[in-house]
Amino acid sequence: MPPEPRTAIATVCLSGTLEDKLAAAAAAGFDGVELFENDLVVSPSSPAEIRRRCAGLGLSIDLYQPFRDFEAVPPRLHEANLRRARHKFDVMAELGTDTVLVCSSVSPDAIDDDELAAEQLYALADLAAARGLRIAYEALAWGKHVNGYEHAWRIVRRAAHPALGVCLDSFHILSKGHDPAPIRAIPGDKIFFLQLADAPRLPMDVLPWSRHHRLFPGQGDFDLTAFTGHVLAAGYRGPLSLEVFNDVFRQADPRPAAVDAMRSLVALKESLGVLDLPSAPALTGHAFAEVVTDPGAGRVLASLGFARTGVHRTKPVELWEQGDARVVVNEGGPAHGAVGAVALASTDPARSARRAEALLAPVLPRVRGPREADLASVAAPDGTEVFLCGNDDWRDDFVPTGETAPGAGVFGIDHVALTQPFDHFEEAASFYRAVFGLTPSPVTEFAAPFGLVRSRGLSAGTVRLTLDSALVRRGEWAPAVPEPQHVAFACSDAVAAARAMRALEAPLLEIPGNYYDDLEARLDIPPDRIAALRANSVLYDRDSRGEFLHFYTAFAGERVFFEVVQRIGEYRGFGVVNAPVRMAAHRARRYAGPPVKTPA
Ligand SMILES: O=C(O)c1ccc(O)c(O)c1
Ligand SMILES: [Mg+2]
Repeated sequence: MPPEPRTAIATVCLSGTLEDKLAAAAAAGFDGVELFENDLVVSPSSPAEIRRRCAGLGLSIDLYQPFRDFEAVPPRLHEANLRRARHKFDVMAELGTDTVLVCSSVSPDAIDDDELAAEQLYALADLAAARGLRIAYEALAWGKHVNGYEHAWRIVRRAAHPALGVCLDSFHILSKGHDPAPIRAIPGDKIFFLQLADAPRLPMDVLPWSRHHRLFPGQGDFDLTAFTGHVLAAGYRGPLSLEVFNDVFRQADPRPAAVDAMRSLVALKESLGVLDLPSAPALTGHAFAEVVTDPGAGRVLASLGFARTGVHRTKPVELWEQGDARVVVNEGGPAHGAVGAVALASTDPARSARRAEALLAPVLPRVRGPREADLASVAAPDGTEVFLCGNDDWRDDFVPTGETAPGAGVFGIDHVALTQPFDHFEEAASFYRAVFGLTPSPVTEFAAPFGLVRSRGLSAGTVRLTLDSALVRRGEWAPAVPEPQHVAFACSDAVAAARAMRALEAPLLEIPGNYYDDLEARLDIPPDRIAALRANSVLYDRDSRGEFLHFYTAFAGERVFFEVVQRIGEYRGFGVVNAPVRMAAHRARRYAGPPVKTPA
C-alpha cells in the first residue's frame, strides 16, 4: 500500500476566531493547517504566539495564503510586490511555515505575458529561497490571464527555480471541466501543495460558485478520488489539504464541522487505497425504528393494524409490530422528539461498528440493564441513534404481551424520513454514505408551502433513508413544529391498506380534489384507478421504472407521523413530487391558521 498522506485543513473552512478553528482542527485529528491571512490579521495573537499554539496542539502550519496579484506586472508594481512579499516572508518566518500560496493575478494591471510572469515569479522564488521558503503558484479558475493548471505549470517550468512549484486545487481544475489526467506528467516534487474541495455542479460563474458552494470531498459531484489519484501518481508526497469556502460551514460550530471534514478525508484515503478500513458489511433491512414522542403514537399504530407485541423490561418503551415492520415507541421522551433511532440489520454488526468508529462516528455508551441486548450504536450528525443489529437478540429486551392484531397489509419498513437541521444536510448524506455504504440519490429541491425544501434519498437494498431540509432558516411565519420526521411502511396494495386502516379509524390525511384533477391532467391514469386514489386520499407518482402509491397519517405526536407506501416495478424514489401536497394537508389539519398578531 502506498504511504498514507498527512492531512491538513485551511482555516477558512471553519467558523470562529483563529483560536476556535485551530482547536477544532486539532481535536478532529488533522496534522496541519493552511493559515489564511485574514484569520491571522484579525487575531490578537502574534505570529510567534500562533506558532506556539499550533505546536502545542500538534498542528503544523503547512501553508500561508493567499498572496495575490503578483505576476506579470509593469516594473514599478513589481518592485512594490517584492516589498510586500518581504513583509509576508517575515511573518512566515515568525510562524515557522515555509510555503506561501501565490494565486494567479486577477488585477487589471496584469499583462498577458508568460515570459514576464516567469521572470517575476523567478525573482520572488529567489527572494524566498534565500530565506528557506517556497512559492506554490495556483491558477485561480477566474485568473485574468492564467486560469488553468497546465498554464500555471508551463510558467513554473519556464521559470525553472527550485523554490517555485505549483499548487493544485481540485475546484479550479474540475469546475472548468479541465482534464486532470495530465497532472501525472508533472514531476511530484514540483507539486508543492494540493488543495481538495468538492462542489455540486451548478450552472453559475466559477467565482461565486467557488466562494459559496464548495463542499468536502464526497459531498458534491466532482470525482475527487480520480483527481487525487492523479496527483499521488505524479509522486506528490505533501498533505491532502481541504480548502472549502462554504456559507453554511462558515456559520456552523467548527468542532463537528472539523470532524465532518476529517471523515471526508478518511473516506477519500480509503477510496484511494492508502488507508485500510473495515469494509461496510451488507445491510439486510430495517430491524426497527424508534419514535420518541408524547403519548399518541401507539394509538395511531394500532389504527394502522399494528399489535403491541412487547413491553421493555426497564424503560417506558413499547414494541409495535405488523409483518416485518417494527416500531419501538418511546412515549417517555421529550415532547418534541421524533425519530430517535434507526436500527439497521447488518450481516456483521461488530464490523459495522468498527467501521463507524474508524470514520469518526461517535460510538454511544451502551446503557444496559442486566438482560439487555448488547447493541452497538453510533450517533448520526443530527443526534439520531443508529443501532446495528445482527439478529433478533434485541427482542429479548421486551416482555411479550401476547397481543395480536388484524393487520392491514403492512409487511415492513420502506424508509425512514430523517428531516435534518439545515446545517447538517451535506454532512448527514456523506455520513450515511461513508459509514454504512448507502448510495445517495441526486439532490432535488421542491417548493413547499412554507419555503423551498432540499431532499435526497439514500439506499442500500431494502434499507432506505430520506433527508429533507428547509433551504433557508425558518422565521416566525413557517410552522412552529421544527422538522417533522416520519416512518414509512411498505404494503403491496395501498388502496386496500388505506381502506382497511380507515375501517380501523386511522387518522389518515385527506388530500384535496385539486391534486387529483392535476394528476389526471399530467399522467393519463385510467378513470377507475384515479377514482380509487381520489376516494382513498392515496397519492401517486411514477417514473420510467415503475409506480409509487402512498398515503399519510396525521401527526401522531408533536413531530412524528407515518406513511404507507406501495412500490410497483423498480420505482426507486420517494414521491417527493407530492411532498408539498402532504405538507399543506398537515398544516390544514393541525392549525386553524397562522398566529394572528394584534396591535399592542
Ligand atoms: O477565492 C479566492 O480568492 C481564493 C484564494 C485562495 C485560494 O487558494 C483559492 O482557491 C481561492
Ligand atoms: Mg485554492
